[in-house]
Parts: sequence; structure tokens; C-alpha cells
Amino acid sequence: MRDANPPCAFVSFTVEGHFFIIPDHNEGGTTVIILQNLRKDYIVDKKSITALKKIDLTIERGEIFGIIGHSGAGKSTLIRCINLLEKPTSGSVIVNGQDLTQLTSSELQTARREIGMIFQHFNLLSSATIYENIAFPLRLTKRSKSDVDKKVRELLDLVGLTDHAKKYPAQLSGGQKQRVGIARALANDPKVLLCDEATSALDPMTTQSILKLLGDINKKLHLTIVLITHEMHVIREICDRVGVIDDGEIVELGPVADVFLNPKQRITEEFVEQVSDFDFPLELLEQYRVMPESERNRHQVVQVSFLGDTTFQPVMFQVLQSLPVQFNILHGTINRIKDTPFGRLVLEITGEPADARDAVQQLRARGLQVEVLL
Ligand SMILES: Nc1ncnc2c1ncn2[C@@H]1O[C@H](COP(=O)(O)OP(=O)(O)OP(=O)(O)O)[C@@H](O)[C@H]1O
Repeated sequence: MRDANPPCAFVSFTVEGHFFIIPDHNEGGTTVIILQNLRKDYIVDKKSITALKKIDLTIERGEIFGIIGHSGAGKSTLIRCINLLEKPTSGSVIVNGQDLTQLTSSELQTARREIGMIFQHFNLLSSATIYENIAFPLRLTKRSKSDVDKKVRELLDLVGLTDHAKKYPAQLSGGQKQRVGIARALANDPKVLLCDEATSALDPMTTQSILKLLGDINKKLHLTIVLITHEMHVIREICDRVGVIDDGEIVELGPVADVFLNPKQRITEEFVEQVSDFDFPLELLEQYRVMPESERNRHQVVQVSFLGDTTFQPVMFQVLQSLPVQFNILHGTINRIKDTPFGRLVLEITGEPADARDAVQQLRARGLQVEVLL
């Protein structure tokens, strides 16, 4: 599990009130993106619209970082600030150790080769073949014809489109077009891939296959991926960490599993509910509420959440069997958050109230998350 605040491979210092940040070459080089105090105002009809207020964010090399938010929250502006397609009003954007806001336009052009990007509507050249679409960014770097050919064929193979090289975009499905977009974005071996709602125009099956491809590429190339989405299942499927953006601010940030298990903001709870397949019928609790108090006190209903290895370990049953209580499973599911198994059970614990409380404490002491429902 990664830290919410990953280690930084940059050193920062202040001289005469000015804040400086430079790469620390003695470190392993784990930090690839730093956004500092980022603000973006758009001016429309002489009125200012604040799209980003005060964004501070650090993204580690090799991680898949998701940004989720509702329409208008500032997601597109934020991701487009990372390659300076949008110029921030203030703040710094440090990618691969360079503050992009300080570069000349030709330096920025060079720096952008290290930052690939894919888009919701693919942005392919409709009059060029798939081969030519992928070759396009390579030709801008003055590579030899044979180098270009070798690289295009490697990329076609990577995204599974070797047999489609001679086709035109209009002859491909949406998923295949996005594969071309991915191949084109990877042509110059970028260190970062930005995904702007890359699966929003695709059906669920195709979305899965594109997310799988992005996950595989992340592992194979150790590529840092930043994606924006309004769909929590995308975050759950491939992201390591997530930032929730609301009204231009990141209101919650952390490893995906933590955010799923313990959402702190109402907006995050709403996003988590989008993908919740844990529909415990709350009316089941009614049968306890109508019991005489003396009998009701002997029943406790708890929801136990498991993450990672504990999901398949008999920890819970060992604890409950060691105490003078009986238990009964009322409801349960097992799912996955990225590669981590994640389970939830609703249990009825029957026994003396003190023993039931003891059971809850012992479960918590073993690292299980326990919420008392009744
Ligand atoms: N080019 C622009 N000119 C003026 N205002 C803009 C521009 N782009 C975005 N905005 C405004 O900035 C705010 C954030 O927009 P942004 O597109 O970044 O949000 P978003 O979360 O990506 O939304 P969506 O999911 O609908 O694309 C909104 O109020 C939007 O109207």
C-alpha cells in the first residue's frame, strides 16, 4: 500500500522569502509530478471564473493516480495544467524535475515529449492510416525511417492492433481508436501519460479492456498515469491513489482502498455509493427493533470490512469462536479494489452485551473495520 504522502525526490528551501524546489539527485527519483499552490482563473466577458483554487499535489513515479469530480469541478483544467495545455494563473507545475511554468516555448515543446496524453474523443487524424497516426509524433523528432517503422510496429503490437495498420480511424471501433490514441501517446517514450476521460465515450466492456491495457502498460513500462474521470468504477479498477476534486479544490486524497473504506467527505461517499454492490436490506434490522428490550440487548448487528490478505483469513471466525457468543451471517460480498480483495459481511452476534462488545473490540484489535449497525 502506498502512503497518502509519498516520499519526495526533490529538496525544497526558502531564500529571502522565495520558495525553491529542485530535484534531489541523491534520491531514487520517485516523484514525477509536483503541483504547488496551483490556481487557474478563466476570464470570460471581463469576469473571472476560478476553475482551480489552491491545488497541492505530488504524484509518484509508476503510480496510477485518479482525479474524480462532478462536471465543472475542474478536472479537465487540472489535467491540462500538467502539460501546460492550460497555463496556470499562478503556482508551479514541476514534471520530471522541471517547473514547466518557467520554460520558454521551445523548452516546453521538448518537455512535453515526456508527457503523453489521450483524450475522450481520441483526436486522431482522420485522413491518415493507423500506422501514420502513430508515426506522426515520431516524425517530428527527426528519427530515421527505419527507426520510425520499428517503433510503430512495437507500439501496434503493444496495443494489439498489428493487423489494423493500414486502416483509417473511421474503420475502427471506439475501443480500437483509443488503442491508437494510447500507441500515439507512447511514441516518444513519455514518463507520464495523462488520460482525459479516456473511457467516457466507450461501452462498459470496451472500457474494461482499455483500463486493462492501461494497467498492463503501467506495469510493463513503469509509466506514471494520471487520469480524470467522473466514474468511481474507473478509479476502483486501476488507480493506486485518488484525489476527489470539488469546486476547484482537492477535498479528499489517499490510497483508493482507504478512500473506499473510509470516505471522509459527503461527495466522496456519493462517489463510493456509485459502485457499491453491497445492498444490505436495512429492513432486516426492523425485526430487532420490535423485540422487547431485554431480548434486543442480546443481539448486536455489525458490519465487518476486510481488505487484502485478511479477506481470506479465518481471523473473524477464530475471534468469535473463542468467545461465549453465537454469530450468524446476514449478508456479505467479496470484491476487488484494483488488485486487492475487499470483503464486507453483516453479522448478528448473540450473547451477553459485554461479550458482544468484547467481540467487537477484539475484531478491531485484529485490524478489521467494524461498524455497529444495531
Ligand atoms: N476555456 C474555458 N473558458 C472559460 N471557462 C472555462 C473554460 N474551461 C473551463 N471553464 C470553467 O472552469 C470550471 C472547471 O471546468 P472544467 O472543464 O475544468 O471542469 P470538469 O470537471 O472537467 O468538467 P466536465 O467533467 O464537465 O468536463 C467550470 O466552471 C468551467 O465552466
